[in-house]
Amino acid sequence: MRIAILHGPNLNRLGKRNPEKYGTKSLDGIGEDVDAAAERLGVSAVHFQSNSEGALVDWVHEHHETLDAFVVNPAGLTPVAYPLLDALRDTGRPFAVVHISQWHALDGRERADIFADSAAVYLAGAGWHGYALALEALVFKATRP
Ligand SMILES: O=C1C[C@@](O)(C(=O)O)C[C@@H](O)[C@@H]1O
Repeated sequence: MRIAILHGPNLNRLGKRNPEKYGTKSLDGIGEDVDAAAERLGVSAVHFQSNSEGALVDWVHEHHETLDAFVVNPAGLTPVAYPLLDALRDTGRPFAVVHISQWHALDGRERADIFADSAAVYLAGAGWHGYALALEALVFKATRP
């Protein structure tokens, strides 16, 4: 299996940005954690981050045929990114949503997540290791139905 790990806006600043909430690991460090999990599971991971929704959509269009599943943290785009949601749905591949922090503990409108209904896996509040956990859950669901 080949799985994409997609990160939305501001996640390039992980490690420096609000470390009490998001941890001290950089995006590259998280990528290493995910790659180690992928190797252990016998799959491969490819990584992409952008601060622009259009770039994320373009990336999905360009790469989806070579991929089996997605792990996505839409970050601040979570309540509004219908084009990205459409692009992911159009691939016909399962996707996992990850939020590093406790998204589910946010209040009302702030918590709105348009990706939740379509997500095969939903993981919030596990910290940066949530990406590796989500990847493992996707592999588990694909290989042990
Ligand atoms: O950028 C982010 C990161 C986040 O998606 C998370 O991973 O916990 C939570 C969002 O509220 C925030 O806008």
